[in-house]
Amino acid sequence: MTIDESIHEISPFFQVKQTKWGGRACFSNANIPKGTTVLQVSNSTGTSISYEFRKEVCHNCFAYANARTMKYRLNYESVKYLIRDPHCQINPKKFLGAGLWFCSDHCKTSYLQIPNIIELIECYEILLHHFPNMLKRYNITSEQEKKLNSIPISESIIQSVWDEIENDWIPRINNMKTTKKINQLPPISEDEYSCIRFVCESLFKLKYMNPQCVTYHAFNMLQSNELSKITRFPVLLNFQKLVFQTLYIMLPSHLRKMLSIPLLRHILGTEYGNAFGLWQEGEASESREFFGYWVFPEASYFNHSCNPNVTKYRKGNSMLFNVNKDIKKDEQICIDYSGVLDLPTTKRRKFLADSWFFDCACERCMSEL
Ligand SMILES: C[S@@+](CC[C@H](N)C(=O)[O-])C[C@H]1O[C@@H](n2cnc3c(N)ncnc32)[C@H](O)[C@@H]1O
Repeated sequence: MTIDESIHEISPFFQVKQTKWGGRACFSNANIPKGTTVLQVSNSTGTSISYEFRKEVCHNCFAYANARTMKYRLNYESVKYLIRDPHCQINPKKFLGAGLWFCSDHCKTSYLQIPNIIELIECYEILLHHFPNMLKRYNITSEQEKKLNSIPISESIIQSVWDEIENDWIPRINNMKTTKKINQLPPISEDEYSCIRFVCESLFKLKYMNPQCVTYHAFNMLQSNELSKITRFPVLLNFQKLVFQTLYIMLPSHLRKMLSIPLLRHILGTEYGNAFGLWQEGEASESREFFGYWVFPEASYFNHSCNPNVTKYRKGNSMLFNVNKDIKKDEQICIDYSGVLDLPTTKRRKFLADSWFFDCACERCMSEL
């Protein structure tokens, strides 16, 4: 794994260096006292709120009001002044609100102030228009899913699926008229719907991100877990194909230009090993709701430890990383990925291997083993 100079600028408190046992990791630049925030990030490259929470979570600050639908929804009046492109596919008479809900007028206004946000709203809106029809046609039986999940996976199988899309499917679609293309939108479920929104947001954020900035470099260098994840859940290969096909057909040209197979594979492959859970704030970990996930590239170079020296938590749309015991210079800075630190060694390690695809080599595991 490479380490680019630019990712040294992630935090003044640590540097990213190569380890012998766990790829790259963060090492302290000096002694750091307990209580220090070594990193605070709020520029996620993509957020996915699961379908069941789509109306119950604020899309700006991620507040949640005990399953009540958020009060503020986008209406055409609030977005029309942002529309400058004459080809914009937002229909004033049929505007559905782009699936965006907010806890307050303030959050709605802040969201609309994101530069060029209308481009993302347009994508969400197009998807929302087509989704009911795509969902209606989605009828994968558990038998079919079992079959998809039993395909033996290797790198060359994954590659052959994408080669077929590139060499066969894309040229076929490119030759079709728009109306015929729309008929090729595949059947999808709520899970693909949320993932498509996640990819739209990632493409949008990357489009307007300065290629010299730390987030951009950190994103490009993220470790992909595509092979391990698809090997464990082969059905994901078909899932990714549906996500790509939907995006390729429905994206307006300004974001379609960004979409490529390698970029989609990087966005999804890196999400599998680097995304943070998006949890309800202010509740004990046993009772809080899990809304979805989000990716913060700068915060993705912390390795896991079963005795972590940094605690992560969410504050609105930020993630904070706070030192929970004094750290010495050159010590590795680690967080807990698992939430199962109380489990006995073998069970804890099995959980990490099954859900995060690595054999934990942290100090605690090594000494307990
Ligand atoms: C979020 S990334 C952390 C940064 C990563 N080491 C890198 O080089 O990009 C998670 C990956 O780091 C590695 N990793 C993290 N903690 C580990 C640990 N305790 N033992 C072994 N590998 C670990 C695994 O490959 C895991 O999939």
